[in-house]
Amino acid sequence: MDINAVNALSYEDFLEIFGNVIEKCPIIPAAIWIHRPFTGLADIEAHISDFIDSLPESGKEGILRCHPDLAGRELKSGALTRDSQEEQRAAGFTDLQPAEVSRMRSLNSEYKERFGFPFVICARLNTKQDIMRELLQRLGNDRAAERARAIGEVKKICALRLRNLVLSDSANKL
Ligand SMILES: NC(=O)N[C@H]1NC(=O)NC1=O
Repeated sequence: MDINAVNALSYEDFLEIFGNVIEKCPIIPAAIWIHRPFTGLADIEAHISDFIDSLPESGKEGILRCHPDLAGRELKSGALTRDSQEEQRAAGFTDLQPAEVSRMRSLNSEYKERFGFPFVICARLNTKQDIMRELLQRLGNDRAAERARAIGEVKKICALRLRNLVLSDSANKL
């Protein structure tokens, strides 16, 4: 899909295609659709990033709370969004040993207890070993620093999802 095709989409079609670039937050692509015509992928990303940055801290935490746990119950029950399922598989979370699942669940619980939102990291850019190490390390952050760090990861996830959607047709790269 090239940028002209993206710009020609009705908001219904835009949302159908881009509705989950921020996990379970279709309000974000719905809000930035008004900024068409986009000049390219980076422009879409910049509008999403600006929108997120304009939210109060409670809104940013709300975005984080829309993310499923890594190696959580939804992965096991098949209840994840397709995007999240593929990302968790890419990081190796579909093949964890039972001891690794218990370790992730206990770290996830500790993290949520401490910060009040789930641990979020761009799974496609990390192995399960990197992720467990990061989780332990980030547990030592203060809440504001950790919220900012997690929102940075949400933006990385978004950038890869956008690329996946728009550049999957390699003959029509933006
Ligand atoms: N909790 C968390 O990081 N979830 C996610 N990360 C990612 O890359 N996809 C997700 O759903």
